[in-house]
Amino acid sequence: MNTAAEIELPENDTAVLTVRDLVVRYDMDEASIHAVNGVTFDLAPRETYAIVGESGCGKSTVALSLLGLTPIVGGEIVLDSARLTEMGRAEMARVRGHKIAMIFQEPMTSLNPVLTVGYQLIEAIRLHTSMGKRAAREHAAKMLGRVGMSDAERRLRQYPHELSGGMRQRVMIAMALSCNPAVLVADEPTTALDVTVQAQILALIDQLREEFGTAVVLITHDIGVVAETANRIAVMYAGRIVEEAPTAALFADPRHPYTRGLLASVPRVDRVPDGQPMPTMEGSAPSMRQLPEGCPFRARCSHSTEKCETDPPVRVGEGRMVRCWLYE
Ligand SMILES: Nc1ncnc2c1ncn2[C@@H]1O[C@H](COP(=O)(O)OP(=O)(O)OP(=O)(O)O)[C@@H](O)[C@H]1O
Repeated sequence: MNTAAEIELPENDTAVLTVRDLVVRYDMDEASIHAVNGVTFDLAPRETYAIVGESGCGKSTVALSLLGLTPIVGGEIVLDSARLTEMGRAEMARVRGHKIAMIFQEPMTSLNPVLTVGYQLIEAIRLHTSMGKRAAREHAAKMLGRVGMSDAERRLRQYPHELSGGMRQRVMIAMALSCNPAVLVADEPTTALDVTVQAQILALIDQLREEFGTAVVLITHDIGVVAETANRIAVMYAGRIVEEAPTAALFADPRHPYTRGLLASVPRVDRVPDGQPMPTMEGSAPSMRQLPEGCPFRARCSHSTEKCETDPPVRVGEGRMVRCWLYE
């Protein structure tokens, strides 16, 4: 298992992926949804960077933006020196699956139920490589072995519904890594799975990250899930990163009031006395259709003052970032 200390925090020129001031809006008939409002981060080679936050804060939109699948209206995404945000559709389609790949929460929605696992895996490999059918089949079987699936030849002939949820997610991971991408984006990869299988899939992603030298962007609503595998954590609220820190530092010394609230609501056997209800955060996130001026967390924040009606300053130092008036 890696720890935050093992990986150097990225300098701009060493980052495998750089995201700067990303802005994404979904224009609906009656309103515009401000899903991502200026997200900036760097991803170091072989790093696991987690993005956490509650439902609707824009995590999946960031993930999909990295694959060129959202209406980006501002900012820049650079992958391995290539400016993704300036690419046309055809060029982006070549990058997707080849240099950057994604796995989703529910593999059944990404796998075609009427095609065998082998057919889908072989097609994905052939789409991005010059391999012939036989070589692609051999590579597919090898990939299934690498994601811990025994009897690969039989697995290739099976249909997705014949596999368990955990096995389907392994197939998706095999497919995502089959072209050895520089970055793997995992959007809630374990949310639909049983707890024991969740741990296995997270361990597998971590092991393959090491073996393949892939950097991982791990999206989750559950900060407890990333405690052991992420090198750094970004906490998102209302379309922005409000705090970013190495994992151990974030857990030991959470600075943004929202991060503190999130951590207080993670179950811990050493903290909650028997019979006491878990602390929960009061209130709910603002509508992404109409974000308030200033800090979007201020209505729920016990530290809020008049200052919070204007945009909070960003404080950077010691390898971490916080966006809050408390650290002016
Ligand atoms: N295709 C879309 N069209 C319109 N609005 C969208 C679309 N996708 C997401 N949204 C809206 O954008 C905002 C951010 O959604 P997003 O799915 O990125 O958040 P999330 O943090 O990943 O939440 P969840 O975990 O529930 O998916 C939400 O208000 C959501 O309703």
